[in-house]
Amino acid sequence: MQENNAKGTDIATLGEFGLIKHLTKNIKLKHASTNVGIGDDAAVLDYQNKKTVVTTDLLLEGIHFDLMYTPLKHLGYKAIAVNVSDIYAMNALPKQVTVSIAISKRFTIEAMDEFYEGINLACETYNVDLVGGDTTSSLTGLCISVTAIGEAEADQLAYRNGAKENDLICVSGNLGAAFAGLQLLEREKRIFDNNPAMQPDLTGHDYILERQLKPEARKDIYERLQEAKIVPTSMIDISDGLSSDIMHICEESKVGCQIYEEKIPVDYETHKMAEELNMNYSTFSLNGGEDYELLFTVPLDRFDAIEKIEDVKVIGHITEISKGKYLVTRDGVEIELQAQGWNPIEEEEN
Ligand SMILES: Nc1ncnc2c1ncn2[C@@H]1O[C@H](COP(=O)(O)OP(=O)(O)O)[C@@H](O)[C@H]1O
Ligand SMILES: Cc1ncc(C[n+]2csc(CCOP(=O)(O)OP(=O)(O)O)c2C)c(N)n1
Ligand SMILES: [Mg+2]
Repeated sequence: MQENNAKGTDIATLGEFGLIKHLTKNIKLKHASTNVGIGDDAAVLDYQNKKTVVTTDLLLEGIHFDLMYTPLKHLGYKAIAVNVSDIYAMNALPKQVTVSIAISKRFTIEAMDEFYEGINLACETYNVDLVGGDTTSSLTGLCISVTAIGEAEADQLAYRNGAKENDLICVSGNLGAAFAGLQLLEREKRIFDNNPAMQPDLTGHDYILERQLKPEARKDIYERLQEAKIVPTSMIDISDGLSSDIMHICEESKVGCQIYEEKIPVDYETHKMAEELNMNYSTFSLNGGEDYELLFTVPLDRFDAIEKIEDVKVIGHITEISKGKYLVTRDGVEIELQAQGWNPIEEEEN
């Protein structure tokens, strides 16, 4: 058995069950709907009269994240945030998560502690119980699978298929920042790979780095919508990019859309990064992905209520299906939208 070394303690010193106990020993359950959490063959949940909402997402090293520049604590946080984001996108409230991991020999107990610090912090932030998971080994790379479970009253759920002609298309926050952060990290990685003596220069880019490495799910927007008694006619969270994700809404709802490029919110740092890389910032905001902002539609007569919600912008409207799905550029030219969002399977094939 290997003992402590300069890098940390070999997981073999604890074994699988020891590691699970070590990582989960301090978990305290928060919700009445969690009857049984970690420790038995399955968790037991009780949602009584509410609808149960379930979502899962997989994060793979090399495909979804690069450990060269991703701190494990941030990665743990992000794995939870991107999953609870899907629950908010149903206009539901996340309550439980499960976390499954496959780890290779190069991970130490200390590394896993760091990863779980991020998991636990996100569970506090989003007020969810960690109720189970699975731990196994991997030959190469780290795999993370998170499932999030939430609740909503049946009439509160927002599906992708409810958008109607003349509805307003709304988006929270700003778009393209996570992609801008990724471009910066990849650039600095290439420089470092060519010359390991070079120190990465990340100054002045804090916001886009945070958007890539530690994204937040829009719990606050879910709450503002509840307070304003707005149930979106449709909603999705932007993971693959605005163009791709509005197209999901349009296709499911059998409608068209008109989006105005000048109305798409983009942060100053995203503009700056696009400029530095000689790229069009609209490419970032339309196709970048990993924004985890909420994209939703509301009836036209809710305009006043929407306008009062801070950090939500109207970027266009829903049209009838025969009108197609269009972006109106800053010059007033109409361009048919294309789903050019991030697609790992296509990326692999290219
Ligand atoms: N391998 C799979 N088996 C079954 N259902 C899947 C699989 N992959 C994705 N889905 C389902 O397809 C739908 C769209 O998935 P996805 O594009 O990943 O959505 P999101 O961007 O919200 O994660 C979801 O309902 C998801 O549960
Ligand atoms: C090393 C690395 N490659 C690529 C990306 C970009 N990236 C990772 S996930 C993602 C979008 C969403 O991923 P997906 O698996 O499609 O999630 P889902 O739509 O199912 O929520 C993007 C753009 C990244 N952050 N890091
Ligand atoms: Mg998915």
